Amino acid sequence: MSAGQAGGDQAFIAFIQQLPIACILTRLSDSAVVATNPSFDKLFGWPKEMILESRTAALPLWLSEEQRSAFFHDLNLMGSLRQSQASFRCSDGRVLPCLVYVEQLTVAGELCRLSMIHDTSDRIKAEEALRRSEAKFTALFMDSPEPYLLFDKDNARITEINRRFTEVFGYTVEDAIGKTALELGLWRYPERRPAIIEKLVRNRCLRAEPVDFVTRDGRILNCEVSSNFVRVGEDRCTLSCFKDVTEQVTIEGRIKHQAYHDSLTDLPNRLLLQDRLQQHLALDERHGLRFAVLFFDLDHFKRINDSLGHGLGDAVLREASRRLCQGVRKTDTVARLGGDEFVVVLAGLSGNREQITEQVRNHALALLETLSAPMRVEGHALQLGCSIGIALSGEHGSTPEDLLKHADTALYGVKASGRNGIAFFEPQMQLDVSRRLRVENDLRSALQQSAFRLHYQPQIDAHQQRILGAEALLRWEHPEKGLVSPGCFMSVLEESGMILEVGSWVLEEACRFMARLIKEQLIDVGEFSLSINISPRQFRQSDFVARVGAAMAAHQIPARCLQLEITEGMVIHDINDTVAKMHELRSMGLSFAIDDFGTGYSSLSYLKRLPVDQLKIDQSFVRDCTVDSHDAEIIRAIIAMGRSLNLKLVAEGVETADQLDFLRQQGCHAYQGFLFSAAVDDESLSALLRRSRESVTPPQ
Ligand SMILES: Nc1nc2c(ncn2[C@@H]2O[C@H](COP(=O)(O)O[C@H]3[C@@H](O)[C@H](n4cnc5c(=O)[nH]c(N)nc54)O[C@@H]3COP(=O)(O)O)[C@@H](O)[C@H]2O)c(=O)[nH]1
Repeated sequence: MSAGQAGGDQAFIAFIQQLPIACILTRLSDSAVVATNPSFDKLFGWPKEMILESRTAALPLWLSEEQRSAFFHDLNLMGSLRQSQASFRCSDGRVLPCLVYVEQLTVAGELCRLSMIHDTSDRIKAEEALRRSEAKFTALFMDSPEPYLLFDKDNARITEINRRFTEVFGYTVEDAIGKTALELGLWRYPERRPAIIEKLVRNRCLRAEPVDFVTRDGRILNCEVSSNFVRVGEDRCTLSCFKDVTEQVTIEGRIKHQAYHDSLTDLPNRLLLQDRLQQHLALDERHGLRFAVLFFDLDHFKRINDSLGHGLGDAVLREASRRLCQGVRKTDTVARLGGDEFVVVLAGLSGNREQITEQVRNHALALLETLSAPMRVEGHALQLGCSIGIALSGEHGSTPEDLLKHADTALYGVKASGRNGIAFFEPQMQLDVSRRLRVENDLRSALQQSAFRLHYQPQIDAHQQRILGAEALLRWEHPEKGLVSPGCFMSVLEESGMILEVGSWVLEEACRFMARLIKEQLIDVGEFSLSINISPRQFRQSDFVARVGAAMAAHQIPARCLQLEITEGMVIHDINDTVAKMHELRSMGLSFAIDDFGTGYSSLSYLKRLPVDQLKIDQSFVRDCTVDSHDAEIIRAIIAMGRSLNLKLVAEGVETADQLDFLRQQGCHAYQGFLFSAAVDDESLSALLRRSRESVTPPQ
């Protein structure tokens, strides 16, 4: 509607009545209101009679006289108004922000003004809400305790960074705005970017996605990235939060490392080894490759621990681990399973069965040599022996468990055949292990059920025809097999550690029997001694001396009635400790015999260091001494050696009169063997002693 004749007065008034916009018509001549329309009445709520014919200056719409003057000043100046902002009061007191259009026109021949008023309070409210929301977003974004970036959704360029981002990553607004994260050098692994963006687009968000970034000064940050698509004003953006979880990741990494590595050597432990074996099994099948599992056990490592202390033992294990790592390729694995057990996985083997076996054998022998090379640890010169059991993938097992078990079984095979060597798994070995396990279990039951017995083999003085002592020999009273000799189970007792308990029982039982012989006056104290076999492990017990003392005291037997039999091998391994213990026991009154003499390291130089009283000539030389000149020579040499050191001599395993004659001719008059008597139970020995009080005559 423009200024001019509003044709047909009533028609015009009727026309404005229908308009949805609030209208008020005033006469210019006296400023009186001519008409309002329903939209006006509804918007402001004033009664029509208060408005119609009122002067515009008196209308209740105005907020103040100043407002009204300013409004009319503008209107009079311009004659009309377009989108002029003004606020008007409603009948209920509310003040509405409005946009006002004022046109001048002639109605019924009179110059009038038509004011059309548009309530803008909703729009202003919406704008206000938007402003508040933007302010809130800005505050949240800027002041967030986590680093935030805002990217342009279309070109991935950074449009905003928050304060925390600058603090954590070191980049300023000037550095970052307008660049992509890639251009800024944020990505540690830029190759991961396409996959992560693809995930964001696919899921329309990222939730705590682990990504590594690089800060401005080159530090690596482990972050969790969460991203969303957002609208900021008209712009479509990607809002990303980079939560720095480096500390958490470091701690988690440390915990994970500890869970999968051995704390002493930092080598992979059993868990990680199994994982690697599983990976090899899966990958090698695909690539037609094979691998070998080498199970290592350091021979007699326990002796190092027991004699030189655990600190030195640990240092030896670290040195062994270093040598093993040096002897393999990067793709191989060296793991420690605990104690002195290591496993090496030789990976990526190719070729036919023979070639692979040869390759592995050579590598295993090289590692054996490396480990056996002399080492100096904390001032001690040491040399390790080691045994290696080997299992090949595809041939000796198809699971990590089977391969480890079979390599372990092969290791057992090496140990059983004398240690310090290598062996590939063979199915027969499994049977040997099962048999050994059965024996071990049976021995445990025997121990619980007191099924061990002591038998005694007399030792004879052929010169004076009398029993000068006896050797206590262990027997196992088996429920089905009857009396079983120690040759069938001694190694199991020794390796399982049960020998400590059994050895203590032997000591106790021998002392008890000795006390009985003294009480029954079957022997003369000082004329008879009872020999007890002491195993290497038993002798190495730190409280061994005290145990012997306690057993003698408990049965009140004089120490000179007891002789301890030890072997050469036992002495040689830690001669200082052995000699010290022997001196202690000897000072208590006990005597020592070297058992199986001649089968070990027999040398004058080490023999003269030992506080021994007797050498026992091993039965393997006695057996053929009358027919084999070598055995005869060895016996002569042992007797000469014993004489020169002023030691007593006893020959073992004398079965024939010819053997006894030969020994007598060489000057050895003391013997034990089937010629006189096998080992017998306590009652039988008592009977023999009773009879020998008269005379001792070997059967002819
Ligand atoms: N630590 C401990 N070791 C022990 C104990 N008891 C025995 N042993 C050791 O076991 C080995 C085998 O002993 P055993 O089967 O009893 O054999 C002994 C004799 O029975 C046997 N012997 C004796 N005379 C003869 C003979 O004329 N011929 C022949 N073929 N064998 C004979 O010799 C064994 C005695 O040997 P040794 O001990 O070397 O004197 C044995 O090595 C024992 O040491 C124990 O309690 N603890």
